[in-house]
Amino acid sequence: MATPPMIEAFGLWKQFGSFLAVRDVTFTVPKGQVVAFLGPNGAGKTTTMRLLTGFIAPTKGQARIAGIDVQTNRIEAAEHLGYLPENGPLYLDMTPRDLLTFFGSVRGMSRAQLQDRMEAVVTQCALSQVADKPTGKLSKGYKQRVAMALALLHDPEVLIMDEPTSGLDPNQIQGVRKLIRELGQTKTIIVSTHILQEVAPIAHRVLFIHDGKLVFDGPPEAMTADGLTMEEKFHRLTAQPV
Ligand SMILES: Nc1ncnc2c1ncn2[C@@H]1O[C@H](COP(=O)(O)OP(=O)(O)OP(=O)(O)O)[C@@H](O)[C@H]1O
Repeated sequence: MATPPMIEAFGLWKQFGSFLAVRDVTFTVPKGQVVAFLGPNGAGKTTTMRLLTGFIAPTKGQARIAGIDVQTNRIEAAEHLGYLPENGPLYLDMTPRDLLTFFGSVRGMSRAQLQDRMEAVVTQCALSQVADKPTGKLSKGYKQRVAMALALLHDPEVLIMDEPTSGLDPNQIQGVRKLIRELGQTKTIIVSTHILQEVAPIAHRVLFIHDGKLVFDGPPEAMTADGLTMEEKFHRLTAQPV
């Protein structure tokens, strides 16, 4: 039997006033694939991700996570989904452990379940040394790991991560990349990034968005297949308005 797609976008459009931020975006991601979302600033990556999570409604089109419509059945779809927003909101006075407890209770997890998952994500995201410190006192890299732990708490099969390495130093970037690679062994992932060098080591596939449209869909190697560097291909894909 064919692997069912875990993420599906069908003819997604999003208009803000008279501005079209996402234009007819269609793709599916099979189980276990790690996809990098590339594109210049303002291309529509975040908007597309927010449409996929059900946080905003499309002007037209449909998105599904694990086969579930994110608009008509948002809560059920959210059970399969972990979302890491860019600069995700964190309650900075709370410790990572408090935050995980709070989010776990909001999700209706039992004490035993929560304890179990708490230990798992604290280990997975290498938070044990800081789990009882106020989140506001942590470095940006650790804050990002806390946000990641929150997204992973309910052990979702699908992860959508918006620029998880932005603003981190090279060591922190390496740590987050390693974590994404590990997660990619068991989960279906979309991760947006501006860092071209990070695409090949983490992703099986690139979806490139420009002016709200999908302008490239293929493996990272195909970005450089015509003898261009990643940077040259990026430039070429964005040289013309769509
Ligand atoms: N709520 C909104 N109201 C009006 N315009 C918006 C809104 N959200 C996004 N936009 C616009 O839609 C376009 C796409 O934005 P989006 O954040 O999706 O791009 P992006 O590819 O994620 O960019 P970046 O890489 O800078 O994060 C931008 O021009 C942005 O200003």
